[in-house]
Amino acid sequence: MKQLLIVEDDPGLQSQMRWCFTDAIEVSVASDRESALTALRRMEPQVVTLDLGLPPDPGGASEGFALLEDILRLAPMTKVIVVTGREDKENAVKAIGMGASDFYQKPLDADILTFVVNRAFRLAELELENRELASQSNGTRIKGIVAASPEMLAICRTIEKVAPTDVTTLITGETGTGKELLARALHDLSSRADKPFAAINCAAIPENLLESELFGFEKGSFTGATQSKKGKIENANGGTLFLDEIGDMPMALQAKLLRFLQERVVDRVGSVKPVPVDVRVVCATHRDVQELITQGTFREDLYYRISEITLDVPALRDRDGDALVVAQSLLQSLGKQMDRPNLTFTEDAIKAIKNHPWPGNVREMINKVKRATIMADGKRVTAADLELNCDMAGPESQLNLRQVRENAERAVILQALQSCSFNMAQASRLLGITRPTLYNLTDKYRIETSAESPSA
Ligand SMILES: Nc1ncnc2c1ncn2[C@@H]1O[C@H](COP(=O)(O)OP(=O)(O)OP(=O)(O)O)[C@@H](O)[C@H]1O
Repeated sequence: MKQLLIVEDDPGLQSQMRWCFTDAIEVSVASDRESALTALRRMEPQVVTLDLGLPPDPGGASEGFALLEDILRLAPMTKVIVVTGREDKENAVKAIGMGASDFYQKPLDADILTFVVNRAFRLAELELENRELASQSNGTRIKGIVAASPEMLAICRTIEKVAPTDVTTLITGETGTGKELLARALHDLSSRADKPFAAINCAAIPENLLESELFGFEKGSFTGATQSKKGKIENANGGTLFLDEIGDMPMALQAKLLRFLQERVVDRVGSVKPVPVDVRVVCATHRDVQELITQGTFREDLYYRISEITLDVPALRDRDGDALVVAQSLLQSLGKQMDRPNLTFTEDAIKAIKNHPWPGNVREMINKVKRATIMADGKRVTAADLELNCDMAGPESQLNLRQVRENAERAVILQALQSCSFNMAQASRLLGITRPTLYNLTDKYRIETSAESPSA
């Protein structure tokens, strides 16, 4: 609902202004600084019209400027339209300089006033949309990848550039950093997208089966080969072949793969007839290939063949700000999947997510967020639900976080009550809450509400 606060000390003008607006805008009025601040706290209006001439200085502008300062300090997103006399341009300009969004000159003209106010509402709306978009924005259009860090966005830009070409790409990085996801992106953003994406994990298949898995075999080529079968490479014809954990490929097979990459033909096991295949090859490994070459377990010539372009995916802990963005996105999607929507992280969880080194990268995070989605009580996910340590001030304080918040709330309520001599109406105005809410809170925190026996 649109909320407008009119701050005007002239009762006649107050009601004239009030009648300028339709039911679509909820209008409140205040005639001095104090009541204006109470209304601001309670309604949080998007737009305020502020007559600078307020008591005790109705002829000047000092009280109006003081209120303008208060409003922009307490609620800086509020659009304040300053109302001045016809000859008062100087103060209008000064108010704009202080942060007012517009000004309006008396005498009242209903059309101009509604125009100016509606424009301010539109501006407030646009700013809100912008803030929401910025907070949700995922800096990449690559499907499935959530990233905001410059490090990961640079990788995504490279993927977008490399995808339409056919160059053989090597993706390196720790386990769980998203190498396979990026390999799929290379495929999805290429002209091969509607053809197969065939993935094979070279570390997961026993050495004696890997060759026939990759290259296929002819009937009778070994015991049990009762009929011919195409391998992964042939099956990927026209599409993309993803060789995961290429660093674990046995030496003997590396030679055969090299021949395939050079000649673009496959020799099925037991066949002497090469079959031409058109595939784009993407490889990945979490190992240090240079080190493997030095150790003599990886062929240098194969390395140069597969690494026409190399992408080194940074670990999650080395991506500035990504851990939280990815965790929040996972919490949303896993929450939806598990029928626990609208979960949010507590402050200790946010701190813990930022501080954890994530040795298993996004895969580790998926497991932790999944667990927390199941374990969380209510709508808030804590560091404990994530099984993470929150080292804000030693583990003892973790248990006390809720207590810390409640203590702060209790102290502010008590302060407000004391400053108003325990007048509930005044204190609730000061706190920007209703009287019933204040009574609930004083009950909750067992605060005596009479001045004679404060429980401080
Ligand atoms: N930036 C990201 N945004 C969202 N999800 C991601 C991101 N990076 C990785 N993931 C998810 O994390 C999981 C692990 O990613 P992936 O399998 O691509 O990692 P990997 O580097 O290939 O791991 P490994 O080396 O162990 O094979 C997948 O479920 C993937 O969807």
